[in-house]
This record gives sequence, C-alpha cells and structure tokens, in this order.
Amino acid sequence: MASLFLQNLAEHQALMATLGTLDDTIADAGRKLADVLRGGGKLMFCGNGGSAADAQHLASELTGRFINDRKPLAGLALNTDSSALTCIGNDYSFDDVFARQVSGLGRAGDGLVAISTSGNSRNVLRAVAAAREAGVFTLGLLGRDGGALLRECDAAIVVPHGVTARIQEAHILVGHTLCGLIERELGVAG
Ligand SMILES: O=C(CO)[C@@H](O)[C@H](O)[C@H](O)[C@H](O)COP(=O)(O)O
Ligand SMILES: [Zn+2]
Repeated sequence: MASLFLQNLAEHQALMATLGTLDDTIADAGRKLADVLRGGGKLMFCGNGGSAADAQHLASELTGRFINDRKPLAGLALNTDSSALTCIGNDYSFDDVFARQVSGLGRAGDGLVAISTSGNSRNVLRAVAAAREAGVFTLGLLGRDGGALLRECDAAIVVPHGVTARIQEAHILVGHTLCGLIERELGVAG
C-alpha cells in the first residue's frame, strides 16, 4: 500500500488536473478584485482554521508584496485581531466575529474574500450578509459544492473536492493566482 504521502500526493495531483476548468472564473474574479483596489476600495479576507491562515497570507501579499516591488495595496484579514475576535465572540457570538468587523470597516466599493472549504461556516455567512448590506463586493473561495455561501456571494470560485486539506491546497494556488492577476491588472507586475 502506498505511503500516506504518496496517497495524498495522488489525490492532490488528481484534483490539480481538474482545476483548469476554473480558469475563466478565476480571471473574472481577479479583474473584480483589481477593480475594487483601482477604485480606492480595500479588500478584506476572512476564514476559519486553515482558511484563516490563507486569509492572512493573501492579505499580506497585498500590503507587503507578491512578486514585484510595488506600492502597498489595501488588504486586511479579519481573523488576525485577537481583541476583536474575543470581544465580539464573548459579548455577542462567534457567528458575529467577522460580520461586526465588516459592518464597522466596510464601505461601498470595498471587497470581501470569504474563504470556506465547506461553504457553510456561519461566521463567514454572516460576514457576507453584512458585506451585502454595506455595498461590499463579495467573492467566495469555496470547496465541496460551494455550500450556502455559493448562493450568497456575488462571485465564487469552488474547488469541487470532498477533502478539506486538498481544497485548502487548491485555495492557496487560486489565491496566489488572484494576487498575480491583481498585480497584472493594476500594472504593477514586472
Ligand atoms: O485546516 C483545517 C483542516 O485542514 C481546519 O483547521 C479547518 O480549517 C477548520 O476545521 C475550519 O473551521 C473549517 O471551516 P470551513 O473551511 O468549513 O469554513
Ligand atoms: Zn489544515
């Protein structure tokens, strides 16, 4: 029997081989995110667990840099402020930890990248609802069948797989591609 690594590698490679079908969807999403930044808006990111790591990773590609030296771009992750998370989680509910930040920080013309492998995390769903109320564009970076978030987001990229870890591996590939597309669209890529 193959080692666990070889099993995971085979599963990963099989998934990667199917992702070309997302090309147009990813290109559209990249244009929309670039439009937000070009218009003076900011991009917020949120997610739980591994997707929280993805959210802060991708936000930092904007404020820091992705490939080339360039001016900082407006990106922030909503899952990194432990005071906000514990205050909102403690005083309201964990379901509200992102939504209240979106309501407080989000302005019309901003964007929210909502990352969830199941598409069903309640705090991410509430964040998207709050974004809609604030006139914030929402992109879902989702997995499985897209879950409830697929219906709630303005645009979505769904990695159609049943294993959370494989979806996360695909999400970071997609996320890096979105960062590259943003740099290209804004003319800041070399
Ligand atoms: O990283 C992993 C599993 O690979 C976990 O931490 C995982 O992200 C957590 O269970 C999340 O709470 C799952 O949330 P979601 O992706 O379904 O929105
Ligand atoms: Zn993980």
